[in-house]
Amino acid sequence: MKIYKAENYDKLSERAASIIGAEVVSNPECVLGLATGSTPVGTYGYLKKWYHAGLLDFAGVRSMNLDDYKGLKPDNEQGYYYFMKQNLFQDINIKPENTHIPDSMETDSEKACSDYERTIEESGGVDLQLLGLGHNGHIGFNEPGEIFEKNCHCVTLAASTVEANKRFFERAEDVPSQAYTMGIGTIMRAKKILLLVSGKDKSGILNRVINGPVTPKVPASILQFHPDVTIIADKDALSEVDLQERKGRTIYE
Ligand SMILES: N[C@@H]1[C@@H](O)[C@H](O)[C@@H](COP(=O)(O)O)O[C@@H]1O
Repeated sequence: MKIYKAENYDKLSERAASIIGAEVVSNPECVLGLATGSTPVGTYGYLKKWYHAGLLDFAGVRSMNLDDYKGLKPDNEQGYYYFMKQNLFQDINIKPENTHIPDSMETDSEKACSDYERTIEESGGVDLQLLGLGHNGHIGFNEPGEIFEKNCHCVTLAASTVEANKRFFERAEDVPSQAYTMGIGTIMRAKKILLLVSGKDKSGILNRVINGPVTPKVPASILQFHPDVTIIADKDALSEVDLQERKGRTIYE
């Protein structure tokens, strides 16, 4: 596990974009696993900037998003396809047919999830998976539970997740209660993983992710077992994290 300490959110974003940019340059047909939420917005800002500066080319890149709400139309402004279009896709030259996200309009959950899992497999698998962290330790929409879900599945969102995400909706009742998400197994099959964490409010949970026991009660703790995981966190997010030397851990200032 590599842990980068970033001075602030902007430095975190720049560092994350440089890792994604390096992937795109070294493998122009790479499969990027992308994430929504507020944390990666700055990273997408740098990718757009470097694309416009002629440093990055996304013509051959394919993308797989982590998750989406069930039942929101693709043009719904709270849907994750809309989010990706607004924050990244419309400003770079990725081909729309190369961008993938679970089918939020598919009412048959099993079909939506098995179709998406197949799409990922047929792409050859995710080369670099970008992740944010939920306050309860969730990644994608894998909420704390009794088991690590292997594949894409339909989840009922935890009350705390609905609460955290209601800021994007007009009314709390508008937050969908269910979502489709890559499973923990789907995420762990990515060749490389990049987890971004910003803000003091995530510090306690980040400490459990990095130092706590690996448990489905803190879904992101499974990342301790991934052979190629990089965490970029700002000073605030690291304020409660024990960063003592450990086997297999490298810390970059
Ligand atoms: N499904 C998304 C996650 O993929 C994201 O990581 C999390 C944290 O979001 P934020 O970065 O806004 O704190 O929120 C949502 O629940």
